[in-house]
Amino acid sequence: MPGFGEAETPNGDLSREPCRAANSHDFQSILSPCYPITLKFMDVCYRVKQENKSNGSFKRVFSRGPTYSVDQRSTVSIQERTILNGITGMVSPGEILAVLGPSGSGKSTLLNALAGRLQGHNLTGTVLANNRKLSKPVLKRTGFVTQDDVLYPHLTNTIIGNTFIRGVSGGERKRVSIAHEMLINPSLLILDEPTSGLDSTTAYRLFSTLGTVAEKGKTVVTSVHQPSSRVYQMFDLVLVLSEGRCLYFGKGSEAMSYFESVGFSPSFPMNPADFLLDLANGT
Ligand SMILES: Nc1ncnc2c1ncn2[C@@H]1O[C@H](COP(=O)(O)OP(=O)(O)OP(=O)(O)O)[C@@H](O)[C@H]1O
Repeated sequence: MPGFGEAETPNGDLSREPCRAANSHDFQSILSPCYPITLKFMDVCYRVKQENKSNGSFKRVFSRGPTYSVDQRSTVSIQERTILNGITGMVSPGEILAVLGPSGSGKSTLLNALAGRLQGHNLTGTVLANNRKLSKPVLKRTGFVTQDDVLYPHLTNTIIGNTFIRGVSGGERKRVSIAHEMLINPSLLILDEPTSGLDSTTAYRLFSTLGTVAEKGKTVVTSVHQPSSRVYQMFDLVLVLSEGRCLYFGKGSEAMSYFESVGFSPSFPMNPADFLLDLANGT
C-alpha cells in the first residue's frame, strides 16, 4: 500500500520516488497524475435553517351560504437543524474510507462537504487536502459519483438512458458513472452509495475494483448502505454516523473490538456492518 509521497509511474506502477507535487505546490505538478491526496477533516458541522409551520386553532365561520374555517393562529418559526455534528477523520492514499450509517444519518452531506460541494456559513470545521484548504486544482483531481444516476439522462439517443428511458440497467449505469469519473484519473475518488441497485456479487466486484484503484495510490471515500461482510473487510477505515454524530472512526478491522471494549457486542457472530448499523439505529 503506497504511503504519502509515493508516486505512480506512467505505466501504473508505484515507485518509491517521491511525487513532485507532494513536495512543491506549483500549479502544474498538482495537476499531474501522480498527485497523492491525504484528506483530513476536523470538527465538520453542517446546520440548516428550517421553517416550521404550525397551525393554531381553527375558527368556524358561519355566514349565509357554506360554513368554512379560518386559520386564526398560523405561525412560522425558523429552527436550526444540525445535520453533521463535529465529524473528524482522515484518509490517506491507498486507503478506502467507508461511511456507514442509517438512512438520513448524514452520509451524503458529509461526502459533499469533503468534496468541497457545500459552501457558506452553514458548514463549519476544516477540510484539508495535504494539510491545505481545498483548492481548485485539488478539486480537479477529485472524482465524485453521486447517489443518483446523473450521467447523460437527457441524451435520449444514448444507450445509457435513465429511470424512464431504458438503455442499460441501474447498476450498469452506476458502473458507467464510476468509469466516467475514473477517466479523469482522480487522486481522490468520492462515491455516494456506489452499490445501490447492485446484487451482492456485483457489489463485491465493484469494491474489488475500488480496492485496486486504492492500491494505485488513490484515496477512496465511499458511503455504503448495507455492505456484506466480505465487502466490509475491504474497508481500511470506517466512519459510522448516527443522526449526524460520529459513533466510530477508525480501522474497520478494529470496530468490533472497540465496541466490545465499551460493552457492546453481538450475541452471535454477525456481519460487522449489520452490527454497526444496529448500533447506529439504537437497536
Ligand atoms: N440542505 C438541507 N436542508 C434541509 N435538510 C437537509 C439538507 N441537507 C440534508 N438534509 C437532511 O439531513 C439529513 C441527512 O441527509 P443525508 O442525505 O446526508 O443522509 P444520508 O445518510 O445520505 O441518507 P440516505 O442513506 O437516505 O441517502 C436528512 O434528513 C436530510 O433531509
